[in-house]
Amino acid sequence: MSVTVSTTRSRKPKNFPLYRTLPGFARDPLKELERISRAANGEIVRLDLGIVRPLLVTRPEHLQIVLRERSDDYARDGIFWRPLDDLMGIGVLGGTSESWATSRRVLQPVFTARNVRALTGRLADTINEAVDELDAAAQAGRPVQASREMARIVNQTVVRIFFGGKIGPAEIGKLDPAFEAVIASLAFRVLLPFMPETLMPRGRSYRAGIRAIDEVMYGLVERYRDDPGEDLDIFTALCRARSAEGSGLTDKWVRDNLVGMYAAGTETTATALSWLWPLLCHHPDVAERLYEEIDRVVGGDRVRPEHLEGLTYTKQVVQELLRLYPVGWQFPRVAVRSGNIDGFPVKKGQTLLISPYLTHHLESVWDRPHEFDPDRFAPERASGRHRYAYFPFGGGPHQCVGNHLFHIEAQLIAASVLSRYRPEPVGPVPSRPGMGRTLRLEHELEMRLVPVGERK
Ligand code: HEM
Repeated sequence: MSVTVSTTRSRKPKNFPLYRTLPGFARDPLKELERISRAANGEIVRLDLGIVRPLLVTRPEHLQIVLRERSDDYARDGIFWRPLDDLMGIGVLGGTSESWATSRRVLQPVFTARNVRALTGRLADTINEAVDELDAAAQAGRPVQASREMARIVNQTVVRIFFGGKIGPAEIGKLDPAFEAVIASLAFRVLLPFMPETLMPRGRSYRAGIRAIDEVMYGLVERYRDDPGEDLDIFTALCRARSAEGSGLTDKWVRDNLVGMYAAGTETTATALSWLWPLLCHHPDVAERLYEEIDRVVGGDRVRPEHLEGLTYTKQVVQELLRLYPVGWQFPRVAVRSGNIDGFPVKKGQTLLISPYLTHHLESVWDRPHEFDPDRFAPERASGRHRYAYFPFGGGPHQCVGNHLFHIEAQLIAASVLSRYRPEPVGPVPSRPGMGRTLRLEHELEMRLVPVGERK
């Protein structure tokens, strides 16, 4: 679809009033947003949600303006982001635009494709070890839970590449439940931004979680800050970072960035990978092609960095999975000044709802958008697509720094598990996402992992 974006003609956004949308939002908020997005068909529309009246922006040409071309006019701020302030502090996911810029300047080079490749050997070893722990259940024919196992494997992996050997089991044991408690309560904070702190659901476990995270993180900073060594882990890179003037950055800065990246990198990756299993159960044809590739490339080996190059269909499956279920499904912006997008007026202070989930499901942008078809990402079909037709990792100055890391992790985890086991569902297989801060499975998937070779 090619669209001319005008800055002169004036257009009025269609309004979706609360009395029309409320019943739908009460039944299934995500479905209601999908309905509105379909009705808007790429035009900018206004949602009247009572206390906020965001503009819904879904067309790739408009997204390019908001996220990249005029990103200074549309800030990552507002009631959807403020609940994260306590947790993220002055790191890359919080603070002011100046503190963000310092963090971004330091972090971007740490996560380049080249640097991430240097971590791939360590990633593969940690993933293989975490996948070994599935063997007892697989041999006994005992079902496992897809999301829970993905979270375990991803957490073990992220801890290793973030902290190398610097963190001990007791600290890890403290960190995991603390993040779980904080993330569970963030959903309430995002949905109830006006609720006083004392009445906030799960407020006590949230505060206890933050205290536990601080104890572990500041403890690590104290032990290693002055002598972090030469290891390739992310914590070492943060300890060695210098400001633009050449001085070291504060302990709080190191803590806030570690926390921000840990929070941004674990739940998203684990949730995305939990979608692999229901998709394979629902699409046996895709599953067979994937198994064929993994058997051919990895076979009976333990997965290694050298296998990545041959795992091209695996990569397409992961890309298409993130098209259907972009787990960071919405990330709003707030207009810093009044202006217009393609003739639609935008007032200073107005919230803009940006959602890869909605854009990825637009019929004007994607052919058969609800079908799972990894061949969309075959190189010959992907060329010519608008940059913002597919944006699970955002775009512009705030584009996700974990993009390469996610892809390598995802391919290695899929290949490590599937070179050894085939999933067989036990009970219902989820097909709709549940709406929260990320796009999770609507319910857990119980599956048996049948050792390769034992399959009928
Ligand atoms: C499936 C996996 C992931 C998804 C879908 C995802 C999605 C996103 C999205 C949509 C944004 C942009 C937010 C915005 O513009 O407002 C973002 C930013 C970010 N992501 Fe990710 N992410 C993933 C994995 C990771 C990983 C593994 C890391 C780090 C280890 C990471 C670190 C970050 C950081 C630090 C930012 C903020 C960048 C900035 O504001 O400059 N993400 N991510």
